[in-house]
Amino acid sequence: MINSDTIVALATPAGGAIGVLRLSGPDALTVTGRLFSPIKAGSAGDGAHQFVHARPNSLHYGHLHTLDGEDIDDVMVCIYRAPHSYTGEDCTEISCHGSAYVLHEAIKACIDAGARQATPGEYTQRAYLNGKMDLSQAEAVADLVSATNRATHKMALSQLKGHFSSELSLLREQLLKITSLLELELDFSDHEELEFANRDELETLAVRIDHRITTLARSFETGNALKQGIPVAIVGKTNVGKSTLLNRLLHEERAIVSDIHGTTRDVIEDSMTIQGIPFRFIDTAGIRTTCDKIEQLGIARTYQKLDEATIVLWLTDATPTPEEMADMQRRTHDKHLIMVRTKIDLHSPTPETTNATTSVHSLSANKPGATIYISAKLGLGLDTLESALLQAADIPDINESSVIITSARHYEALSRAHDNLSRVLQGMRSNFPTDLIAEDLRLVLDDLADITGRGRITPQETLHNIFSHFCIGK
Ligand SMILES: Nc1nc2c(c(=O)[nH]1)N(C=O)[C@@H](CNc1ccc(C(=O)N[C@@H](CCC(=O)O)C(=O)O)cc1)CN2
Ligand SMILES: Nc1nc2c(ncn2[C@@H]2O[C@H](COP(=O)(O)OP(=O)(O)OP(=O)(O)O)[C@@H](O)[C@H]2O)c(=O)[nH]1
Ligand SMILES: [K+]
Ligand SMILES: [Mg+2]
Repeated sequence: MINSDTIVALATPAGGAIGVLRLSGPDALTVTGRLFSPIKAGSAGDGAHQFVHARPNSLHYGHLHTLDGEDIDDVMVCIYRAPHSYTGEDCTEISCHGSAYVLHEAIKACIDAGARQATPGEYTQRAYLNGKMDLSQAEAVADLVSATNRATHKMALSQLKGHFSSELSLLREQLLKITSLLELELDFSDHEELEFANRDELETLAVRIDHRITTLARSFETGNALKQGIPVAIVGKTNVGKSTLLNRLLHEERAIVSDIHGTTRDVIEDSMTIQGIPFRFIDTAGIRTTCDKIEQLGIARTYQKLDEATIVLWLTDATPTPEEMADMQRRTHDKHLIMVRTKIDLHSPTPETTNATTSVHSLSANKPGATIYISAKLGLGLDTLESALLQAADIPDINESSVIITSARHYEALSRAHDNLSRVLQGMRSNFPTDLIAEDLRLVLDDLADITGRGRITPQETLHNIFSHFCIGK
């Protein structure tokens, strides 16, 4: 038994109609038994041992009381028996009425009866330690709990289901095959005439593995962007309508709008999803020459945010000069620049501005890099703008079986695996001694094992880093 403690924590957020406490550990059934009396007397024996022979996954209605017999609440108790539970241990769940006071009393009673308060992530850590899931799946649990949109939800669910884990175990199998063939060669190295492993074949296999590892590592760019929200900077001269557009995109009056030049002086950021894809919109101070010290600082931040963004919305209310155009193209050469002409309601209609009103259909007519015409005030052209944002984000279709990595820890491990595998390939091509190649192959296996936490001992510090970011009760 890895854990001798029995832990308790609230599993639901405070303030709901029902609040659920979860206990896990060797004494979960007896601790719960000490505090519970069934409504139907005789259906189960009262007292500490009443659940010891309860059917797995059975549900029991009754009174929850303190050790002294003082009533706390009417509750439902659910019994899970090791190893058939989330943690793999004996578990109970006590569903109380959602009062913060009741729940607090219930936790106190559980502690008095022999449990201790769980630390953050301790249930999931136990699930990992008891072999219910690997580390990458445990990390997916945290991602799933904090998912706020379709993209992050699908990525977390895919990882929780083990799609990433099975990719890794496939790669591991193939690497082990190479290793064993090489080691076979080693064992018989006295027999110079024997060549067991076809080096060309091994090299082809190693190249294929490396390709897959690199692809996985690259998916971090997408995964990370989706997790953080794709950064979109809204820039342009003062009064072109940046804050008005921000408010439109967020569907709320987030930023102050006025006809005074230099209204926005500091960066305003907020997120919104478009068709399930999270974007982080960044409204900035309008660019102009100014003597105002604070406004100057704000404009410096505008350029900083522009540098950090993936997509730049450049708002203008008149045709930019060739110099302005060249300057903006220089600043955004490594980004998606979307040119947006604002306040079209103030001008008499032209063929372009008329397009904005039939916006949904007009994007295909828009050449890439074409200007998008909007009136943030009237809400014209926003569909076209949103389509352009989705197109610029260029997110592949994500479903529950997509493998897209979202964790810097996984990215680093894959990068190390790629580096070590490059050395393996170099060794194969330069006919290095077999034992040196086999050693580098071992390192690749270790790098992949770091991700799942299986097949190699995971440092306590890594586990702490992962689980301390969970909430208590997960
Ligand atoms: N009430 C409740 N709801 C919950 C959880 C929970 O722990 N309790 N979960 C917690 O995060 C999630 C569901 N995850 C779970 C994962 C495994 C098992 C479990 O009992 N597994 C056993 C039995 C499997 C079976 O019956 O086939 C096992 O793995 O052996 C339960 C919940 C979300 N909803
Ligand atoms: N007619 C019209 N007026 C607009 C439109 N968008 C914004 N405005 C007006 O233009 C003025 C400036 O708008 P803001 O959104 O504050 O402009 P800004 O670019 O954020 O300005 P700074 O923060 O000062 O750089 C306000 O009076 C808005 O009501 C539009 O589409 N049509
Ligand atoms: K303004
Ligand atoms: Mg503004």
